Amino acid sequence: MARNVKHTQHLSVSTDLIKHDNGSVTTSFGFLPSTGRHYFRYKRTFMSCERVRETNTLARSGQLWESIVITMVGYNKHKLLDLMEEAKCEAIQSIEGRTIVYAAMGHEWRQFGNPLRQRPVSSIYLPTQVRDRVLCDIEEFLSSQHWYVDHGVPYRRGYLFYGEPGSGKTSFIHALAGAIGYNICVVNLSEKTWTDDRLQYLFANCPDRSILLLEDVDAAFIDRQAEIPRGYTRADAHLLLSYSGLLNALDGVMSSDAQLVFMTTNHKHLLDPALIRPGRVDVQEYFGNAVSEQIVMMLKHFFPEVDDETSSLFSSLVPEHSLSMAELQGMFLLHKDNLDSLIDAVRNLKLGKVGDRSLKEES
Ligand SMILES: Nc1ncnc2c1ncn2[C@@H]1O[C@H](COP(=O)(O)OP(=O)(O)OP(=O)(O)O)[C@@H](O)[C@H]1O
Repeated sequence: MARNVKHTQHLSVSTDLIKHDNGSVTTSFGFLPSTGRHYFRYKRTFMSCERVRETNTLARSGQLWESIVITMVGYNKHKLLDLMEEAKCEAIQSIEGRTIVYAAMGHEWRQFGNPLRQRPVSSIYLPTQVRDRVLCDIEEFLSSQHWYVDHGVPYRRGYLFYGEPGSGKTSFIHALAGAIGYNICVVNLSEKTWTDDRLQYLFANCPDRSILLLEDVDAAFIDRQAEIPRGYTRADAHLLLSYSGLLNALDGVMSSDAQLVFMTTNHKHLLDPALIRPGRVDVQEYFGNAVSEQIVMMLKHFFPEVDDETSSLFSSLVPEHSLSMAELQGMFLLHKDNLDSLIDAVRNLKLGKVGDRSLKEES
C-alpha cells in the first residue's frame, strides 16, 4: 500500500517566490490573497503554501519578517525543489532590467507598483558636462569603497539636483539607478505625518542596493506645527518631523553597500545651508530649461534621419531656456510622426523672452 510522505520545505530566503494555482509566480505579496494557508497544484501534485508574517521581528529591510512553508504530499521531493528553482528564475527575470521603487508605509519600505523598466541614461537629454560630471562622480564613488573604509569616512554620497520643473531631475535619477543596478526608496517630505523617529528609522533601514531619493526636499521646511495632521493632537506636535530630525536621519543613513542619497528641489534658495553642506550634499547640479544641445538631442532621438541643417534650423526656432524639456517633449509627442508639422508648430509658438515660460500655440 502506498504510503503518503509529507515533504516540507522551509523558505527563509525570500518570501517573494510563490507559485500560484494558475501556474504563475509572483514576486510580490501584493498578489497573494493574504497570510495563511493556500493550496495549489504543481506538476500534478497538490501542495500547500503557508505564509506567516511575524508580528514583531523585523528583517534588514525594515519589513516585518515573513516566512513561507511549502508542503507537498508524495514521494518526489524534487518537485518542491523544481518549484522553487522555477519560481526563483521567474522572480529574477521579472525584475531583470527593472528598477524597484519603494515607498514608506508606516515603518516599512514597501514596493510601490510594479518594477519600472530601466530607462537608458542616453534617453535623458542633458548638457553633456552635467551628465558626464554626475556619471563620473558616481563611478568614482562606487569604485572607492576601500578609500572610504581606510579613512573612516561613511561610505555615502549626497547629490542635490535643483532647478526648473520638468527639466529631467527625477528621470535622470531613475536612469542612474538603472545604470548601476540600484533600486530607489522615495521619500516625499510634503507628507504631513512624518515624525523624527519614523524618518530616522526608515533612513537607517533602506533595502540594500537602493538609492534614497528625497523629492522636493524644500517641503521639509514647511511649518509642520502650524497645521496638525489628522490623528495627531497639539500635544503630539513635538513628535512631528523637525529640521534637526531630518538632519539626524540623513546622518544616520546606513547601508552595507554604497549609500547614495539624492535630493531634488525647484527652490534651492529655501534650503537651509546645513542641509546641503558637504557630507550631506557632495555634488550639486543645476537643471535648467532646454538649451540648443538638448533640443537637438531630442530632435535626433525622435527623428534620427534629420540632417544637421534642419537640426540647426529647428534649434534656432526655440530660444534657449524658453521651454522646459517636459514641454518640449510634449510638443514632440504631439507631432511625433511628422517633422514638418513639428517645425510648423514650433515656428508658430509665441515664445516670450528668456524666463517667460508661457507656452501658447497659435491656432
Ligand atoms: N532632460 C530631459 N531629457 C529627457 N526627457 C526629459 C528631460 N527633462 C524632462 N523630461 C521628460 O519630462 C517629464 C518630466 O521629467 P522629470 O519628472 O524628470 O522632471 P523634474 O525635473 O524631476 O520635474 P519636477 O521638478 O517638476 O519634479 C518626463 O516625462 C521626462 O521624460
